[in-house]
Amino acid sequence: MIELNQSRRLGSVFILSGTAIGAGMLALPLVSAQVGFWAMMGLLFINFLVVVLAALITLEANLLVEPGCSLYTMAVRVLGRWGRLFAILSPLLLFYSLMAAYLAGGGSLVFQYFGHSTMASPQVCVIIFTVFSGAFVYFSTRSVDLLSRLLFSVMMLAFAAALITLFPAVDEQNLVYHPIHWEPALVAIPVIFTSFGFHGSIPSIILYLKSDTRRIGTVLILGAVVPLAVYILWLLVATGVLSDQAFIQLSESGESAGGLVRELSDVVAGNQLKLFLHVFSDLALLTSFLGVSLGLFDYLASLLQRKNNWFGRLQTAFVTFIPPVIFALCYPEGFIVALGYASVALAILAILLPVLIVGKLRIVKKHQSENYRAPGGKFSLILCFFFGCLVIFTQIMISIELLA
Ligand SMILES: N[C@@H](Cc1ccccc1)C(=O)O
Repeated sequence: MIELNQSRRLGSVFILSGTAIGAGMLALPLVSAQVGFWAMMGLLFINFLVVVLAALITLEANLLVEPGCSLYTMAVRVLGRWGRLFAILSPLLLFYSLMAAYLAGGGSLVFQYFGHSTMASPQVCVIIFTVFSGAFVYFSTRSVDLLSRLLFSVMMLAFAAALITLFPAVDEQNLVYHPIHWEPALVAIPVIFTSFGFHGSIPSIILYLKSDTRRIGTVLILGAVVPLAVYILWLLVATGVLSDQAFIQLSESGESAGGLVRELSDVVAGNQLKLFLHVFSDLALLTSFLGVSLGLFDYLASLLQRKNNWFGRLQTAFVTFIPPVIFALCYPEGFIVALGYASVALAILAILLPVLIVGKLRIVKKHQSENYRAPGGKFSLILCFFFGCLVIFTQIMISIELLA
């Protein structure tokens, strides 16, 4: 029993950090270049703290309402009609905008590989990426599960190899930067916040570890510590190796993920690094894409009550993939833009709803959890709520072009 629990806990940490480490990570160096390395470290840490607190608050809410129940159930039971509305809309917005980001980023990577030799346009590359990776989702959940375990392990190996190769080329000069401007720092918050996102899977993890409730908190914390460590190392080499000039060119070219990989591989001679970076960044995108499109696929299948036969799955696949493909085709440079929108939905789903649920249960209904109580009392609820509002406010300011 103890061993089974241990293996499940480890597996759960893998699932959470695997979901978190994804496309957002490729966007981090691009925002870090504008904010400066040390300010970025501070922002990473604040985001990490809020993400962990929000996860623990979600845990408290979930255990109070019914262990393992969905966000939808929690919201409907505790918050009523308004809760229902937000619990339906926020996952849809989150999933669609993440998919759009992955397709734009994935298309840009495919373009790097085949664009020049086959003369395929970036648009065609987006479609190639969708058809190949979407096929797994269409076939079965099991195929996605097995494939993502394999891909995540290979990704971590490639990441370690790329780090070791790039480390000697880090120039400290690139890390000591500039006065901190508050505007880019504010703009960076939604992207960093999204890069830590894994909250959709919390109910499934609670269900999986049900016999071991006391340890779920630790698992959630570790699920965020792993991405934090990976992001710090990644930013250290990516911002340390590339000069400001390189980053300026990169943001002007609008190539996002693929461009970053090319610039980094140009710094250190030798094809090995190129290979490691490609494997790593392609897999980061692919693993997140698989996880998120699976989530959206299942969510839409139940929302629209499509059957689980080939025709039903085909219909679900269409509603899953067509809208984000259209976005990615219309805005090939929309990688970071789409991640920003995902942050609004994530702030609602991962912070605001759980905080409101726990707040109502604790204060209004004077409900006491025997099993678990998130740390920090009222203070952590208020801090998280404030941060969630800040993410949404910032994103709205960016959308109406009051912040750039
Ligand atoms: N953290 C993921 C995005 C994500 C957010 C929320 C839930 C699931 C995934 C990424 O960086 O790509």
